[in-house]
Amino acid sequence: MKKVKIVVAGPRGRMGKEAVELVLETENFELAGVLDRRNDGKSLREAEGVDSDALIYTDIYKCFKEQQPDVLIDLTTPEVGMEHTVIALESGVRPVVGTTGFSTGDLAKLEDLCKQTRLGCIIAPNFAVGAVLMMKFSKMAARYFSDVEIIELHHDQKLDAPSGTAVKTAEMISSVRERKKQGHNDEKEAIPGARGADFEGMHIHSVRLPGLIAHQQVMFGSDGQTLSIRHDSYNRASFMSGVKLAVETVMEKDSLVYGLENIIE
Ligand SMILES: NC(=O)c1ccc[n+]([C@@H]2O[C@H](COP(=O)([O-])OP(=O)(O)OC[C@H]3O[C@@H](n4cnc5c(N)ncnc54)[C@H](O)[C@@H]3O)[C@@H](O)[C@H]2O)c1
Ligand SMILES: O=C(O)C1=N[C@H](C(=O)O)CCC1
Repeated sequence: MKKVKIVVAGPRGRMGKEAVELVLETENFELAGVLDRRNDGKSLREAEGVDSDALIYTDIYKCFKEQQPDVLIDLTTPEVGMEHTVIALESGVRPVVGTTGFSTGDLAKLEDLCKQTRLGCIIAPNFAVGAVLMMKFSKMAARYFSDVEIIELHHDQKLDAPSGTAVKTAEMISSVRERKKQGHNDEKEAIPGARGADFEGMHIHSVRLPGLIAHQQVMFGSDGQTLSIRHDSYNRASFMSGVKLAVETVMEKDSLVYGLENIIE
């Protein structure tokens, strides 16, 4: 069986390190190279002490030209991730993107690019299977509860707020719920931001604290009852089976897939 040749962008990051390990330990995956901001031309072994002779590139075009990968796994920052994803599609490389913070405009652009190139691209705000189920269950519950607040909690090194998972959850809920302004009609914030971000009348609260990894509680309320659906990732290994599934699946796709719920039965 032909191995899937993979480039990982952001290999020194919290997620990137795990993704490099995943690629190295998966039998039908091959680490073709990594994209980083430093150590151009060195091997991962030389620069980072990783048990791999894969080369580090700072130039994505050079990397793709020399290595001809099948898949790019991007785990960087929103701006860099978008740039990498566009270049990958234009270069015939299928992106698997864990990087969060893409705008709806970015997603529309990538959808068009996938159509033009007929290449698959998977953008997954959350690779943890439990988080995908939390989002699906929240969508189910929203048919019965029209009032909901999303509380997402992450480590304090996170750049984007609200989290990609919270935005995706809100989008999935709003696909089955009428727009509704929640809370009292006359409510006022004595301190700006007290009620959180407003997504079609739904409120999203972002907590950032050291000690946390990635957590979310979706809380529904109606007369005399509440329902809370919660997911917790306690380490970044929790995301890796989703990354593996996305890499395997993207090879069979010819369009944009936004959210792992679309590929998990
Ligand atoms: N989808 C998921 O399941 C999931 C899970 C965790 C994190 N994330 C997202 O993944 C992204 C990375 O998260 P993290 O915690 O690993 O962040 P991190 O800050 O630890 O890692 C990001 C890495 O990107 C590198 N980088 C920045 N610019 C670069 C460039 N031009 N070329 C190559 N590398 C570059 C940085 O050097 C850094 O090592 C974030 O957007 C985060 O929200 C997604
Ligand atoms: O650590 C992060 O950053 C995470 N980001 C994702 C998001 O924005 O939803 C999910 C998991 C961890």
